[in-house]
Amino acid sequence: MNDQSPQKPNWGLTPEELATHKTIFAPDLLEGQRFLITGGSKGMGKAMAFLCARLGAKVMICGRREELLQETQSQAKELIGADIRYRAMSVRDEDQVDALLDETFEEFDGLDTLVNNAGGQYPQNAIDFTRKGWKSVLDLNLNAPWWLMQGAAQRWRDRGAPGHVVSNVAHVERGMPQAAHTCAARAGVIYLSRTVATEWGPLGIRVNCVAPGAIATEGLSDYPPEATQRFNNVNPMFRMGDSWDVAEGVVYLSAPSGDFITGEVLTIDGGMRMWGTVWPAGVPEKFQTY
Ligand SMILES: CCC/C=C/C(=O)SCCNC(=O)CCNC(=O)[C@H](O)C(C)(C)COP(=O)([O-])OP(=O)([O-])OC[C@H]1O[C@@H](n2cnc3c(N)ncnc32)[C@H](O)[C@@H]1OP(=O)([O-])[O-]
Ligand SMILES: NC(=O)C1=CN([C@@H]2O[C@H](COP(=O)(O)OP(=O)(O)OC[C@H]3O[C@@H](n4cnc5c(N)ncnc54)[C@H](OP(=O)(O)O)[C@@H]3O)[C@@H](O)[C@H]2O)C=CC1
Repeated sequence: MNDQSPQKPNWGLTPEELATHKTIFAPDLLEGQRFLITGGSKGMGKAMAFLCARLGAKVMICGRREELLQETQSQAKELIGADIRYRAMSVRDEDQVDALLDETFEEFDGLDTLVNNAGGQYPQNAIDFTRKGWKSVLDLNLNAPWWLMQGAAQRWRDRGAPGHVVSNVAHVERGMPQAAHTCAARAGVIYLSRTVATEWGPLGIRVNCVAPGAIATEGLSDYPPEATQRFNNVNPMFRMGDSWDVAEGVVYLSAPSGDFITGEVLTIDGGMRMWGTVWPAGVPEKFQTY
C-alpha cells in the first residue's frame, strides 16, 4: 500500500514514529488489560495496537493480509518489545469472526476491550451503487462490528467478567456524499451502540464510538489523488489528523478515564462536522463554490 509514486503520497506514521510518539497516558495505564483490535495491521488500528502495547496491554489484531500482520508483529517486537498476537481473517465472514473471538478469549483468558476498527469502502455516487457493492460495504462496516460486539458481549455475560466496546466509525452527522453506503453503515453502528449501551449497562459493559474526520493513513492510498489532495482543506484546522489522534481517543474511552462514559461518540475531526466535506471521489463541478 505504501506506493512511492508522486501521485500517491506515502500516508501515515512510520513504525518508528508509533514506537516513540509522545503520549499523555501513564506508561502502565493498561497493565494487564486485554485488547482485540480489528484491522490492526496498518493505519489507525496499527497505531492503537502500538499505543495499547506501549501502555502494558496484551493485544490481538486481525486483518486479511498475513504479511502485513506479521510485519506489524515483528516491528512491535523489535521497536517496543511487545508480543502482539494476530489472526489472518476477514471480519466479513461470520464463522471467522466467531473463531477470532474464541481464540482471543482463550489466549488471553478473557477480554477487556474490543475495538471495531477494520472497515472501509469505495467512493461512488449512490445512484450508481450495485447491490453487490452495497452489501459488501454494509457487511464490512455494519454486520461485522455487530457480530463482533454481540459475540464479545455474550462471552462477557457468560463469564461474568465484562469488557468494553469502542467502534471506529466516521463523522456522518451531515451525511457523506460519494460514500452513502458507509454513511448508512456507520450511522447503524452509532445507533446500535447507543441502544446496547442501555441494554448492556447492567452487565457492566460500556459501548462507545470514535468518529474520525480526514485522517492521514495508508488507507487513503485507495482514493484518487484528485480527492486526497484536498483532504487538508476539509475542516477549519486546514490539516488532516493522524492515527495517533484517534488511538489516544480509543484509549481514553477504554481506560478508567472512560469509566462513566457509555453510548457516546467521540468526534476527532478537526471541526469537519461543522464545516467541510470530504468528497472522496472528487468535488463535482456544481459544488465547486469555494
Ligand atoms: C470517506 C473518506 C474517508 C475514509 C477513508 C477510509 O475509510 S480509508 C480506508 C480505506 N480502506 C478500505 O476501504 C479497505 C476496505 N475496503 C474494501 O475492502 C472494499 O472497499 C469493499 C468493502 C467494497 C470490499 O471489496 P471486495 O472486492 O473484497 O468485495 P466484493 O468482492 O464483495 O464486492 C466488490 C463489489 O463492490 C463494488 N466495488 C468495489 N470497489 C468498487 C469501486 N472502486 N467502484 C465501484 N464499485 C466497487 C463492486 O460492485 C464489486 O463487485 P464486482 O464488480 O467486483 O463484481
Ligand atoms: N482514514 C480516514 O480518513 C478515515 C477512516 N475511517 C475508518 O476508520 C477505520 C480505519 O481506517 P484506516 O486506518 O484509515 O484504514 P486502513 O485501510 O489504513 O487500515 C484498515 C485496516 O483494516 C483491515 N481490514 C480491511 N478490511 C478487512 C476485513 N474485511 N477483515 C479484516 N480486516 C480488514 C486492513 O488490513 P487488510 O487490508 O490486510 O485486511 C487494515 O489493517 C476504517 O473503518 C475506516 O473506514 C473513518 C473515517 C475517516
